[in-house]
Amino acid sequence: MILNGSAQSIFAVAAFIAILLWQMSKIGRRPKDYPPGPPTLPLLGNLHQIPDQKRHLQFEKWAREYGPVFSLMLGTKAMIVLNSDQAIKDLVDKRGAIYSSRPDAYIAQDILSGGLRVLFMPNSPTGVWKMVRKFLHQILSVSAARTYVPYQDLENKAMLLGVLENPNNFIEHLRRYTASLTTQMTFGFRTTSIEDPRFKQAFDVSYNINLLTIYTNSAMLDLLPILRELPDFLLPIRREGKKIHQNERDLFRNYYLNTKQALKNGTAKPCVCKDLVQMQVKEGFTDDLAAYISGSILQAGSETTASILVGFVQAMVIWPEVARAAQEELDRVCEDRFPDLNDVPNLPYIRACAKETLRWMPGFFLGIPHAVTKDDTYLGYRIPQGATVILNVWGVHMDPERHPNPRRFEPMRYINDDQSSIDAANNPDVSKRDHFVFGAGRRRCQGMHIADRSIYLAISRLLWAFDFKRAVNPKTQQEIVPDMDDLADGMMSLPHPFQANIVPRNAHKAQCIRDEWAEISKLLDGEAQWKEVPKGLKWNDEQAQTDDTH
Ligand code: HEM
Repeated sequence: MILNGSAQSIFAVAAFIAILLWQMSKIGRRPKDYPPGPPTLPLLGNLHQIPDQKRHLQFEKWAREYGPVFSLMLGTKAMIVLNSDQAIKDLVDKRGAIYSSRPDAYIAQDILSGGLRVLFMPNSPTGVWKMVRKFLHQILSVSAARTYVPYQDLENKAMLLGVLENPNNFIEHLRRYTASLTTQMTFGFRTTSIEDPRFKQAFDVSYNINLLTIYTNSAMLDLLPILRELPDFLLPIRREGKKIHQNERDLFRNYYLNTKQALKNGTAKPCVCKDLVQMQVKEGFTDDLAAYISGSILQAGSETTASILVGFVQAMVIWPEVARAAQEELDRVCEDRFPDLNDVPNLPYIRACAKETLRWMPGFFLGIPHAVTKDDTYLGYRIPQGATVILNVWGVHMDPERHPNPRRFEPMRYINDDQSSIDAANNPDVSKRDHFVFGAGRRRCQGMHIADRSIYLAISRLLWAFDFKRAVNPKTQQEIVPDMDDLADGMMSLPHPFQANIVPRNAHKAQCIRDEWAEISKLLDGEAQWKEVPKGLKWNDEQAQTDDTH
């Protein structure tokens, strides 16, 4: 039969619509060879089932239902979720060459970070992540981390004094402790007060970023890039994101450019920025990128460690018998003096408390998403190139077979474990790996050697010096037990502020904190900055060489 012209056109349009509908009906559907997962809806896939809040609980449920690996469909994109220590080891560690990129993240990376945040940089052959990674390795390696110990010791003592004098602000003092350590390492100056406006700004910015990155609206913009064409007034998340980025960029530039200038003038203390300025000259990148590299270290190093320590304090308030057992060990080993890093081998219960803190309140409950850069197969399932790969840290840590009675804070699980975080991460027997807080594979946290020490020093000395009592409700006279499930949501979760009654264990210990501070603060000048930086820092002996051509 021969069709006339108009019939042909109608036929062509109908065929086009049919093909389009057929193609669209496949969007959101899970291909048969992918890992299993919850049933999908056309177009959306599983997007509607991922909650904006407490999503780790839903992921934990799915992990129990589908086993070591499940998949979620987000439109045409796949998200592969790894729920066992073995699956994480097999893929992210052992096949690190193809599992170390990051997924597209329009809001998190393009808008909030101007494409510059190290944590979200993809690992592309021409990208800058490899260059930055090498640099991070130099400044955060095991041997470099050792040289920062005098900074950790001093900031820790300042924190103890802060908690002694102003216990209700313990969260702020923990934050200042870790923030000051990183501003000193990175920019060469201490953050001396919890009232410092840049310190407050840095935490506010991070808080907002943390929240915005996980909204379903952010995922919609990755799923349907055409939505990015909408004007800002119809996309409040982008409008808000741009403001936050501007704020953060100004903050990081301010930190970096001041230090760069001070290095040039010879007035800055030796610090990470010295190498960064030299690398900027050699590689010819912008001040904005340099500012974000240094800012990324500041962020990655401070909020993370502080949040973990807030979790620790909460655990001590909920489980006083753990605090008592730890204090018994500390009194036996250290008697009347401050614990320090030399005591690590003799304080197995304190080491175990540190590991249990990281397991029990792991901060990044679902890790930082990885992306796979080549097609792969695992346990007979296809893992498609470009899929987002989630480390279900919460699911592994709360697996009752790996950790019986997992919501209980129980350091005895780790009593015979004397591995550092890096030893545990490298242990070929993955059942001996303590936790997955620092991620895995080539993207794993390079700051873990520093974090281990900051956490150990804080836990041992806080427990040596203070009792963590419960606050009492003045009306009912009942003790207030913090709710361990009351968490601030975001890429990093931590307990919402809670009350604790932190008191020195006795007058001698209170005096000891004051005496230790009086002694160590002799190293500081009138502005509470280091008169001279400690020996051993790799930048100590060299002349600052800077160039401001960028
Ligand atoms: C308890 C404290 C800390 C926690 C929980 C933590 C956690 C993490 C996690 C989950 C990642 C991503 C891992 C992955 O993608 O698999 C990461 C990356 C990173 N961390 Fe940490 N971290 C902590 C402390 C630190 C410290 C003290 C520093 C530096 C001073 C630091 C610097 C970094 C950097 C630079 C990256 C980016 C690595 C990359 O994307 O290539 N972290 N951290």
